[in-house]
Amino acid sequence: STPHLGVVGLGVMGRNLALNALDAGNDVSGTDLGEDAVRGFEQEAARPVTATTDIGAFLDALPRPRNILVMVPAGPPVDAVLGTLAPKLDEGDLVIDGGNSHFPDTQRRHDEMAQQGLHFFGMGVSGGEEGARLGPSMMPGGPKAPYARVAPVLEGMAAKVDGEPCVAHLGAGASGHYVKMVHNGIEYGLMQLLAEAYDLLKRGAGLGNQRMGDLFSQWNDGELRSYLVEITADILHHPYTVEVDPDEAPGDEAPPEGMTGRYLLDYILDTAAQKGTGKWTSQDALDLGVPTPTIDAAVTARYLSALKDERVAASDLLGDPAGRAPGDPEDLVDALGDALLAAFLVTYAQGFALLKRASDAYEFGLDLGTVARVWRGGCIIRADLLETFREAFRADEDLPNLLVAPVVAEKLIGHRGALRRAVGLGTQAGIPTPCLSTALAYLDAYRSAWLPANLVAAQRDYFGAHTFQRTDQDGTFHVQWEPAGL
Ligand SMILES: O=C(O)[C@H](O)[C@@H](O)[C@H](O)[C@H](O)COP(=O)(O)O
Repeated sequence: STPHLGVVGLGVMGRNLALNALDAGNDVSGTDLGEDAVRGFEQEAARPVTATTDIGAFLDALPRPRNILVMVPAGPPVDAVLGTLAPKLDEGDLVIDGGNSHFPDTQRRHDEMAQQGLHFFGMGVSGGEEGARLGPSMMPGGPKAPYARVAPVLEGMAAKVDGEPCVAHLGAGASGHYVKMVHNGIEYGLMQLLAEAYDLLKRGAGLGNQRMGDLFSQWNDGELRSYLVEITADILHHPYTVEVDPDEAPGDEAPPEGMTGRYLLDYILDTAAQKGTGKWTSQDALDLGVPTPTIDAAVTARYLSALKDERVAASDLLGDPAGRAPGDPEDLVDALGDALLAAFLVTYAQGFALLKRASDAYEFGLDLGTVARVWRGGCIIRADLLETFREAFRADEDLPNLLVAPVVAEKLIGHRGALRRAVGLGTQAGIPTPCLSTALAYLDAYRSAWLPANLVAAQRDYFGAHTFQRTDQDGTFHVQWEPAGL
């Protein structure tokens, strides 16, 4: 019989995934509290579907055992839906939460549903509304047995790279949402790196939007080929429009008098919001003791951007630091493409290092090569580099860090000089580059056989008798530090 998927929550993502599943040849039923959402789905469906606000009718329409995808905002709405659904479900039914849920919640729900004999997955879905409609990247985690049941449905819906679907059962428990969380942490890092490159080109080298957009599309033809570099080029080239009407094709509307040659980006307020996944990534990295400084800096950069009024006031008092980079602006332009590649490599490496540690700590049983495969298409951080990472993990699944994979190390050695130049020129120009700088510092620290932590160890022992280890004797030591008699 034709696989049948039930979708709860027919907002943009839920509706698009339901239509995608329908296009992929599955039978689909949908339910939502909102009549409009239900009607909208029904009208857009290419084939007859069960679409109802009546949860009972929805459940009756699904063959047993049921496969149900829940697409509602993360947090209390998910618990509300599960609270309504669970008592009405039968042993062996499967519920998949496809929202951006926080992994501890997913673990709790997984355990609660298991007690009721119900299967539960947390599944990361990436690619935005267009990805959901045409082919997202999906990151399911949870009990393996019921996955086989929905695998054909998800594989039919997923983005394809070289004919391979960008979905796979990633691991146990809340592994799916954990992998999606880290995906978003990396997403934050890459977006901030692109923003810093834009700032260096704009204020550091004095380039205009057209030229900057051309540069990003040029980089997108090379090793940096990726969704975020591609959309950054589009955004820089987007002409000024009074209102962004989603139904109108970009650039349809002639710019008003005197605005010809202007760009929308220059009229967007410089504050970036966030819904939490990046912050969660940094929080758990700190808890697990995994350094992810570039991801952390990206989260912080959004908080700093939100302090718009304070920044304006501080700029009046302290003076705005940014100016032209010293020397020929083309030197900065030439360095930036390579600098971005090095910083991208370092940011992905931090994310994968966190996944490695979390997989051990939470017994997810992740295969990082499979994660790289699933991120090759459909998702926001999709890039040609993911194929390189997949090969790296295939060559050595116990790789401690992507930075030391021969195929990655070779690229880093070839591009790190440009990163150092870009950071140096940015610093001299007074342009803040928190992510480019932390990427460079992380790379330098990670490949430093010696670091000045011996002094930190001594300071801790000096004021707190916290002991230290020695290089010339085994054991831990504490000494009575004498004041230097100042
Ligand atoms: O992979 C994706 O499709 C996106 O990451 C998606 O999940 C969403 O756009 C983020 O939640 C944005 O996160 P912020 O609002 O925190 O930037």
